[in-house]
Amino acid sequence: MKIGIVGAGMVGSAAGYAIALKGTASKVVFVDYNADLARAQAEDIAHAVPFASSTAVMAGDYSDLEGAGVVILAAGVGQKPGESRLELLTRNAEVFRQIIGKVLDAAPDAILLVATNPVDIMTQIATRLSGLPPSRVIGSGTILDTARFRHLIGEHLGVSPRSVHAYVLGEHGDSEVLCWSSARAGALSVKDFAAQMRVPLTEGAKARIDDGVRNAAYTIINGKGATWYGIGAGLERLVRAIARDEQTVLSVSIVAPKVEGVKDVALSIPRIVGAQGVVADLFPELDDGEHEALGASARLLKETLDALEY
Ligand SMILES: NC(=O)C1=CN([C@@H]2O[C@H](COP(=O)(O)OP(=O)(O)OC[C@H]3O[C@@H](n4cnc5c(N)ncnc54)[C@H](O)[C@@H]3O)[C@@H](O)[C@H]2O)C=CC1
Ligand SMILES: CC(=O)C(=O)O
Repeated sequence: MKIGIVGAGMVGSAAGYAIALKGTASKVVFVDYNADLARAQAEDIAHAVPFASSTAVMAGDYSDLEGAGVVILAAGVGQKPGESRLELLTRNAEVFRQIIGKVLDAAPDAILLVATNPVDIMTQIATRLSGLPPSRVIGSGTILDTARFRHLIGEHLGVSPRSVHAYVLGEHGDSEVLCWSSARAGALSVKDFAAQMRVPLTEGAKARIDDGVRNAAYTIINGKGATWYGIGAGLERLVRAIARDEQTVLSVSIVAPKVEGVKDVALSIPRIVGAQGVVADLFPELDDGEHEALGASARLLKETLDALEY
């Protein structure tokens, strides 16, 4: 499958690098209004390919996206230290107004994968601007927050994060909801697993993990200016689920008809992803506090979108 990546900065290039190393796609095409940057990223990544796969990596114009099965949208500005994702909205909505039409002119059958922040609202904007069905406009949503949650639970329990099944729901942002009530390690609840491993999951431990997940981006941005490896791997995982028609459960963001009473809102819940995009939504069992927090997250996203004139 040919993959387009619009936005050849840190996130776009990390996604392209992960795709090329894993050989997930036959071809990757970078497009950026900084054409020199797109060319440089493509050339640098192409030099990694002989060690790993046979993915062809190039830079081009929008017309070179023709035939792409997936186009990743990673163009736009990122957060400065202390800035929230929602503060990027006006600037990045303008970027999407400039690029979505050009992407669809070249690749009308592509599934759009949105990474640009604030990713849930940008997914909703991309859905409106493209006129595509919501199942084909997928925001990376909380795929990264879920990875951070699994990493920190795994670290606490002394078990591989691949054996941790736990999800972050709602906004990819400050109002996200860590779903503790259904979190499992192997076949056990994380609470029972922790007790058997003699590493009790106290309220203090849970608060530390919550803080580590919710504030990861702020901490990393303070240290190195941006985040890219985690989301790059997450985008590769999504491309793989689509390219191989995996029917894999991933926490991603699409416009849903109703979540916790809020109509037409894009946020993350676990969803099945395959060649057609999102094929099913899976609403996990939540406790009262999680229901309330997911409703608050949905309302915040909807109100923020409604306040934007576009
Ligand atoms: N969804 C997620 O989990 C994550 C999302 N992000 C978001 O991804 C976005 C990109 O972040 P970075 O790659 O770090 O930024 P970056 O500044 O390194 O790259 C952005 C690229 O977009 C290009 N661009 C801007 N406007 C354009 C236009 N109109 N047409 C074509 N290209 C255009 C720029 O030339 C630049 O190369 C940000 O919004 C950031 O917040 C970042 C990390 C995680
Ligand atoms: C920047 C961002 O959205 C993240 O690393 O979560």
